[in-house]
Amino acid sequence: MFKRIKLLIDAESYKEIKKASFLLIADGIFHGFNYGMLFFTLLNLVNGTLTSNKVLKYTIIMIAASLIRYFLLNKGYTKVQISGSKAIKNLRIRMGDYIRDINMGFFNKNNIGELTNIMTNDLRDFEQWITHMIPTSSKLLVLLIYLTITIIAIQPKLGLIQIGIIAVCLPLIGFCSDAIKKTGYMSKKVRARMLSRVIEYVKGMECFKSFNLVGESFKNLKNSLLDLKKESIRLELNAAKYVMPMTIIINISFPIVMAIGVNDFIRGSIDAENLMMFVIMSLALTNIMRGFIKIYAESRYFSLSCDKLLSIIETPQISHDLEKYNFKNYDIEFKNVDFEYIEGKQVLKNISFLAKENQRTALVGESGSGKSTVLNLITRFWDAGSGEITIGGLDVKKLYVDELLRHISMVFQDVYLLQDTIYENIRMGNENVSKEDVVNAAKLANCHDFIMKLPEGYDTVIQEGGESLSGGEKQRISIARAILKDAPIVLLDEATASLDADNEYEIQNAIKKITKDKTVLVIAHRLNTIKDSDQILVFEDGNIIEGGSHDELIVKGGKYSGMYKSMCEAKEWQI
Ligand SMILES: Nc1ncnc2c1ncn2[C@@H]1O[C@H](COP(=O)(O)OP(=O)(O)OP(=O)(O)O)[C@@H](O)[C@H]1O
Repeated sequence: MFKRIKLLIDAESYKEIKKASFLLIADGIFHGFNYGMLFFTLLNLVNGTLTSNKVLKYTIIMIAASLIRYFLLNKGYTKVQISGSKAIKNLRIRMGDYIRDINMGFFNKNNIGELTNIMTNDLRDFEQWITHMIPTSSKLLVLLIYLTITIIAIQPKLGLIQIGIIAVCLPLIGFCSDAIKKTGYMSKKVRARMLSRVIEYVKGMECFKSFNLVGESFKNLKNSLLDLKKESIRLELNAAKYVMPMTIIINISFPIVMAIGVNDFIRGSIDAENLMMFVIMSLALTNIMRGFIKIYAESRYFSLSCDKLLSIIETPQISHDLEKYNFKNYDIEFKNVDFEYIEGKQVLKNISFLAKENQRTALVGESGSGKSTVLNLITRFWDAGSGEITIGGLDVKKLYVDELLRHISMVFQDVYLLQDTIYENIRMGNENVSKEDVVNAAKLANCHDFIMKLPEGYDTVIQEGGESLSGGEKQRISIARAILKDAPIVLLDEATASLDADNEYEIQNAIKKITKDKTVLVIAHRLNTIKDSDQILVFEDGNIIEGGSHDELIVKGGKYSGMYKSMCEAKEWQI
């Protein structure tokens, strides 16, 4: 158990939690003093040797134990809460960092609901586990050991009989643990599915409304809520199925040993003092045992979160050899690259090409032919299966992803904007730029005018995901980001897809400025925007079937030439 916790929390917090647990265990030991003093008081009472001095002595010991307990509990509890919260804060940051460095394939396999569940509910349950369950169960365990030893020491025969009866619970504890694990995992799965449905319901509301599917979608959400209710009840009932008989066994252990003890007393094999002392300790053991079983069952459920969190931490991260690298140049080369997102479904097939520094390489081809995948591999959002992708001669797989991305500006189809001001969205954490730089970038990207029309200009807060802006506005902001970043490699995917004709002209001019003297890879369906590219690569079903300049490809009379002719004809037809 501690090994698993150690993997998740930082060394300092782990040490602090361990220290706090020892303090709480010590609290458990001092708690036992009360039973001890009660034991001696009754012993003396039965023997007729109880004096006021003795009562005073026992009282002082109990008050002292209570004061020590107050100190231990206060210190231990505060420590465990503070270090637990600190550990969880650090774990949250670590998980965030960790996820950033996981291959995108991970997000394909784990849906958003599952991830949200792990990052919220499982982290909270894990916190609960380390700050409440572990200290409480450790303390109860100490009391259990203490009382077990005491009852055996007072009356070995009766003590062993009671322990023997309680031991019947041992296999049930194992079954209970397995049942909670099984139903607990199921309930977590259903909860993740429900979260996915909620996200889908909220995010897809516009689409559902336009297709009159709100009721249908709500039905799915409602069903997943009902499933969750069913699973939660199943979890409770499954745990109760084992906890209840264990509680009954523990409860009946007391009257059984009591009956045997009274019988022994009648037969004269045990005296009144011993019987009374045993009865008190045995009753205390019964109470503590019941509490322990309940806490144990709960902690088994909470411990599942530990496994969920470990499943993320144990996902292999994107490997790298070099933290930093000075590129000799920014030529990008693909050498016999194969790639598949899903096993057995090859998306890129033995691709080779060279995109030279200071040149613009355009990728064209039908939808699904693999153009965006090429950009995904350059940025290491995914890693190529076989073959090699180099920048300035260095295999991208050798370089730390953050360092690699420092050299790349991207304007992709899906622009995600943070819930922050327009200014921060353009600046994107770039500390070295002034407000003037941000405004200049916005002017170049043709978004200054619309920003100034917003109620608070650059200080206007955008809604999460940029929902409050149009597609074209979002795209222009992402172009401003790229202008500001001024990286030597520029990747453009459908950069002008959401713009009207006037805007597109302006943006194309801005893009020309930012892509000057850079290695540029551009995907555009409108061939007129990439006509003057140094190289055009034509993709078909994961292969590059043609490559060359616009003029060369037109002369060749192949696929590109056909696509270009169709585009011109469509234009004439429009006119
Ligand atoms: N994350 C993913 N998981 C699984 N398959 C994917 C994923 N992304 C893309 N694909 C598949 O890979 C193939 C190539 O996709 P890609 O996005 O590279 O094509 P594209 O040429 O850029 O298309 P478009 O012009 O429509 O953007 C498609 O069959 C697509 O369905």
